[in-house]
Amino acid sequence: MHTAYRLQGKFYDAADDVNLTLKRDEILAIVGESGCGKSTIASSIIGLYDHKNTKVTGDILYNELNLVGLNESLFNKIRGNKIGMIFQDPLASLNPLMRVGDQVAETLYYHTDMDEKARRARVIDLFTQVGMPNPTEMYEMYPHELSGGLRQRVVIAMAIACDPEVIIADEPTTALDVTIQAQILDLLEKIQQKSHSGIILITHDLGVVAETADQVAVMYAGQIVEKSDVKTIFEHPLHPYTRSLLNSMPQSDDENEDLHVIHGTVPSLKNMPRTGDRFAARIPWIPASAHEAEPKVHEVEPGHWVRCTCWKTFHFEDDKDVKKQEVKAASGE
Ligand SMILES: Nc1ncnc2c1ncn2[C@@H]1O[C@H](COP(=O)(O)OP(=O)(O)OP(=O)(O)O)[C@@H](O)[C@H]1O
Repeated sequence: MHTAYRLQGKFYDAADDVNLTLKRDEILAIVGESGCGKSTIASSIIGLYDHKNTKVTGDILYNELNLVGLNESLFNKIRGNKIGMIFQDPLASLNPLMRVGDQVAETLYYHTDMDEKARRARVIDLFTQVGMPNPTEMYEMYPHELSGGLRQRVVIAMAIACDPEVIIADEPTTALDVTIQAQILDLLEKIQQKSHSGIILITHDLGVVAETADQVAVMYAGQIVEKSDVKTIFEHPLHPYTRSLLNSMPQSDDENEDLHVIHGTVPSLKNMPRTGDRFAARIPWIPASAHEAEPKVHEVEPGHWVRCTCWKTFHFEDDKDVKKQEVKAASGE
């Protein structure tokens, strides 16, 4: 899949050659810094983008059905029904003027033939499932009367109302405080186990990935640079970007712990390099010869994919052992 946005009359790929598979009973995390293209993947799958200024090409297969170019009336049958979506900001997903119970019931109205009484009972059942206290009372509330965590539970209830096969959760806990974050992630896992759906979890937080994911795709500057099962990503990361992200993660509660800082920032869409290894500029101590001119995705062991072969010689700038070896090699010792 490729997704390009139009900027001043020209299209630029924000998701470039993305190839992912989501299976039933699986949580696939897409992780990367802000601006890497994670939300672009979500909006492309769900078909929610400005069609005039966004071009999605390639294939997005939901079972056998290609969602790319699918007509809107067919898409409306799938969106919210077979594919549920949870966004970062629950307030933006909810209508401030409508009772939250009615908003969830509306999804059922569009996608099922339940009558009003059955819809109401189903909403109360959903509110119970997502852990809302006093679900009958909650039905009557307006979004502003609920806490951020409760609003996100309403959004989750809406996303799972029709028992979707796929749930896309884009930074579902970023707007919430830490204790509520853990509860919401726990809830997502429970839902996945109960419904056997597949979940795409978009996050910039490796802690969230470690807690919840089965499979992980690491995204940098519009491309997937590494993908594997979660254990392999944490125990045997290969791509320099994955290793840098992991190294910048606190390992302990020690406030004095030295954290690795990744040089530079994710390039803007217009300034994104379109050839070579896109991460090369942020690891300038690695010689250009380590990078492929046109980085390909390589399967280094079954199920473990890495873009570019630069991982073979990658080391951190302050890796003293490697530095010593380089000095020795240069002096001919
Ligand atoms: N509608 C748009 N038009 C033009 N450029 C866009 C549009 N949406 C996103 N972009 C650009 O595409 C790139 C990828 O953005 P995207 O939001 O997908 O990244 P992200 O990894 O999800 O980041 P974040 O976590 O900040 O949302 C960024 O450079 C962003 O500025």
